[in-house]
Amino acid sequence: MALLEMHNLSVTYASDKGPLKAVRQISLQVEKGEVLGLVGESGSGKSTLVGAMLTLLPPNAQASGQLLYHGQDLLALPESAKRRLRGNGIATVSQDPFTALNPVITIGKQLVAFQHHKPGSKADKLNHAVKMLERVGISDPQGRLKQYPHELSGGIRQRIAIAAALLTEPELLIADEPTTALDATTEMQVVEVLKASRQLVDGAIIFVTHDLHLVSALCDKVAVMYAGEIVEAGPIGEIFGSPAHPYTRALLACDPERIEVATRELPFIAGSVPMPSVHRVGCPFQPRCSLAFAPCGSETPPETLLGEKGRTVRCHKVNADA
Ligand SMILES: Nc1ncnc2c1ncn2[C@@H]1O[C@H](COP(=O)(O)OP(=O)(O)OP(=O)(O)O)[C@@H](O)[C@H]1O
Ligand code: NI
Repeated sequence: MALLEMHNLSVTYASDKGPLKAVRQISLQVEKGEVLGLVGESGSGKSTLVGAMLTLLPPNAQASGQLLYHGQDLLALPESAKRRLRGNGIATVSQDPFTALNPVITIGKQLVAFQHHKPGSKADKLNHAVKMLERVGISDPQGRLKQYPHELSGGIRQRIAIAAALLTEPELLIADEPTTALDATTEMQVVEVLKASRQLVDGAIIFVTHDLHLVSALCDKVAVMYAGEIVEAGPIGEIFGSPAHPYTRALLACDPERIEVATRELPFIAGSVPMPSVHRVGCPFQPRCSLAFAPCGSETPPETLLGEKGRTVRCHKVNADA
């Protein structure tokens, strides 16, 4: 059994403009020990998918399908059980560490509180906190314990948020754009911390990012999202080495050096992600795809397996050429 399994997972938001289907029929597995990167342009549904995994979708969202964690369907759990899982099994690092840290409580007290479901005295937990701060590269950890979040720089705050998540000993760590709010130098340091965190998580990690360099530095597997769907997924080497879907190819089309050094952002692709209206015909990428042909505008491409390593792609052109 995989640690996390999604079967036909969809999420629809109620809005003034009618229902918006932000995540569409996603099927994906995350095994223990795996580090998965989730990439895609803004609005492709990454945070919505993560919200479902964290059982933190807003009230106007309705999820359907299956989202199995250790075989248990998170969508069917009562609120009390969902709360128990957050911070005890499933942990998160978000773009803004202020969401994880309470502004009026010292770092030390908070890092103890993050260990509330673990046995041990307060002194033990403070000890663990200090060790974890050291592991995420924070100098003078003892001194930090007495400080408040606003007294710290963005990079230090984010490292503390990572330390806090790791102190819960998660089996599933989900980081949604953990370095987006940081300047380039601080970002590099936090990336190193995230790399090292692999050794500290006895389970799986999911990184959500726009940054392809970050994915290749941190992940074993990648899932490329487009307009609420996973258009291509599989092992990093295969997908970055020989992208099959025209959207993945477009993402990787820039010189990798340029992606790394200059922008570290997704290259520009003409056109925009379609609105996630409920009714959709054909392939969502068809209006922007130079390879589109007859079936692309009228039939949804089926998910096809490529090779033996669980790689999947949704593209009529790939199927036609196979
Ligand atoms: N609470 C909400 N109510 C209604 N629509 C929403 C809500 N949150 C997100 N959406 C819509 O759902 C779609 C997917 O948004 P989501 O934030 O999941 O994308 P994303 O890939 O995380 O984007 P980004 O890279 O900008 O964070 C978008 O069209 C967005 O406008
Ligand atoms: Ni997002």
